[in-house]
Amino acid sequence: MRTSWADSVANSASEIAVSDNSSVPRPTRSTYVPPHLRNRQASDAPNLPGPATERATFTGTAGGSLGSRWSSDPPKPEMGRPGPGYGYAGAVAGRGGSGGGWNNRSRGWDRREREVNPFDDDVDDKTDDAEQAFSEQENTGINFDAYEDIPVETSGENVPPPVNTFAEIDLGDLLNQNIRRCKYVKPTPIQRHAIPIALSGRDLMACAQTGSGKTAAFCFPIISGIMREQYVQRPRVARTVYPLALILSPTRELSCQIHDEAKKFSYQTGVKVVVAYGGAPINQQVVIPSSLLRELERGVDILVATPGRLVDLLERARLSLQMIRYLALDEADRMLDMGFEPQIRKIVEQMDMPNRGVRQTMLFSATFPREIQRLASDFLSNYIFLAVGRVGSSTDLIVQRVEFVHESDKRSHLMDLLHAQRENGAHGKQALTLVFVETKKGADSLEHWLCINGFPATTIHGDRTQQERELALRSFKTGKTPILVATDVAARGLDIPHVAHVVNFDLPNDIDDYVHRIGRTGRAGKSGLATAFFNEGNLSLARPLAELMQEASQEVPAWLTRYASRAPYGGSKGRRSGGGRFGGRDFRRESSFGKNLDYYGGGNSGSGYGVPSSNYGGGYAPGVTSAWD
Ligand SMILES: Nc1ncnc2c1ncn2[C@@H]1O[C@H](COP(=O)(O)OP(=O)(O)OP(=O)(O)O)[C@@H](O)[C@H]1O
Repeated sequence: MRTSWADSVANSASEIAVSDNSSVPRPTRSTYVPPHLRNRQASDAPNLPGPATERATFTGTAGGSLGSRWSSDPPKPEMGRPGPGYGYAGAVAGRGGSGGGWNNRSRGWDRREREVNPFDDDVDDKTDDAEQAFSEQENTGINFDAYEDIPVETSGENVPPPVNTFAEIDLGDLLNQNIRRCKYVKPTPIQRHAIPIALSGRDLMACAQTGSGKTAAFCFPIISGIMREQYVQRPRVARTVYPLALILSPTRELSCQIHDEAKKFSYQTGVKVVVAYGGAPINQQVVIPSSLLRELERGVDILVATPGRLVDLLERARLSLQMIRYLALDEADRMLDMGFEPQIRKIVEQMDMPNRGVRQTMLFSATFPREIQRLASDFLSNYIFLAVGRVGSSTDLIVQRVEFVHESDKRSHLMDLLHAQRENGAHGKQALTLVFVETKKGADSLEHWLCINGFPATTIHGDRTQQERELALRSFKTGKTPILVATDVAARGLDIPHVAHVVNFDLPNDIDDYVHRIGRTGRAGKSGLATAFFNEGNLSLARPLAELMQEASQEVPAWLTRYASRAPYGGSKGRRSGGGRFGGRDFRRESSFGKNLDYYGGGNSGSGYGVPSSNYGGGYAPGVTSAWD
């Protein structure tokens, strides 16, 4: 019998206990290494290719004689952050530097701060009650081995081979320890392939199914690269900070989630992660929260941000991108979609970020429409295209159902589903259900209706304040309000454990949005259920939906097949990358693609942004405001 990946987590727990308590030598004062040099010693530096060696154009890399101490001793947990003399300033002084200045604390820990143990949060988050309910609801049959047979395609020059274990990739002791703390026993397929590529310094366009571990796939190489690098001298300009890595995502919640993950992965490594989200709508006065400014002043290596807030910081010269070595776009196709592309182009091409080929750029998503791939290639240099699983397809772990429901019957139909679910749930508890609707008003109205009908619900959408959004998410995660009514703002990236059911109360116009929405369940090897209410208003989605379901080995109702055969191909208008077959999804391989300029509204238009034409299935019906931040 094969042992599943998730099952082996239990075995790893005992390994963690052993490795945490046993032979890890504790540092003494005399042998203490400053945080930014903690992992370096010439004697045991591995001979690994890495961005530092590949991209030599960065200046300020000092101290070659110090080498790289890769198998490091973590500081004693009870020590918290070391005091003066252990931090950055001390190290600079020791190397003949001057100390002082805005950025000097960026790689060291100030005595007054203690690094909060991010692994405690998980425990705090769960009440015993909720925990028990969830573990009882939890899907059995978790099987990461299901991913083993997944088709993988790479294209590009000299693709580094994949690895099978984390041990094969030398990420450094401290990062490895955090990986064990996260209970990641072995890399997911996207991690197996993407991490060696990223560690070799190559640009990457990576596509893998929802919930398959893409966050770690770009975070590990970035953190490891920053740990591995020699001391990087950053400019000293008052009030301006110089991060080394930038991770962009489309929503505040997703940025916060990536930040939380990155904090776990970088715990006690000395790599400092800060999140900046929000940002002023156009024509409104920019108010950057003082808490964010204070946080930045304490130093930042990796900045996780939404584009709006990042532009605020850049325009106010509180931040410079001059030292960026790593740029990662999560949900990259959304980041380069109509709503965001001008902002992203401004950030990447019109500010002070190093050019492509100098910085390392990584783009990740579960969907990568061809015309977006083409836009994205502007930001990449000699990149590798990696597709794990069928590009833009949903995972087989999600059971998909489509029901024909007239607009006027949707509420009562939803009620039936929720009643049935409650009856089947553990102790009559409602399983976590995420209900997607098209508009913010629609979300509020459905939430109200559910509440007055005895189903505790909350909402998340763009008209709610950040505090309300955070509260709603928390209340949903803990099971206090087990129904979350959401617009597309919650469609991408959010990793909420135990979401049992995703209901597409209103179907999106774009099949890729559907893929991301249903991907909020069936994550990390667990199974999930997705129900869609389909009616005459969704005809353009009939064909791509039927195809997608077929690809994912789902039962397609006969009525949907009939609609699909009659309907024009909508819901993605030629955007789909691969269109139902695996292989050849790298747009560079499709020789005819570049000639078909219809997708681009005339190719590279005068705007320079390649703004898609009106036949571009951007995902929003006319007059519907974007739900994105
Ligand atoms: N190697 C691993 N072993 C076990 N669990 C993992 C591993 N890597 C990631 N996970 C877990 O899998 C879940 C999904 O990961 P993640 O959120 O990165 O998925 P994703 O591919 O980015 O999904 P999406 O496309 O929806 O953004 C997370 O809870 C994460 O902690």
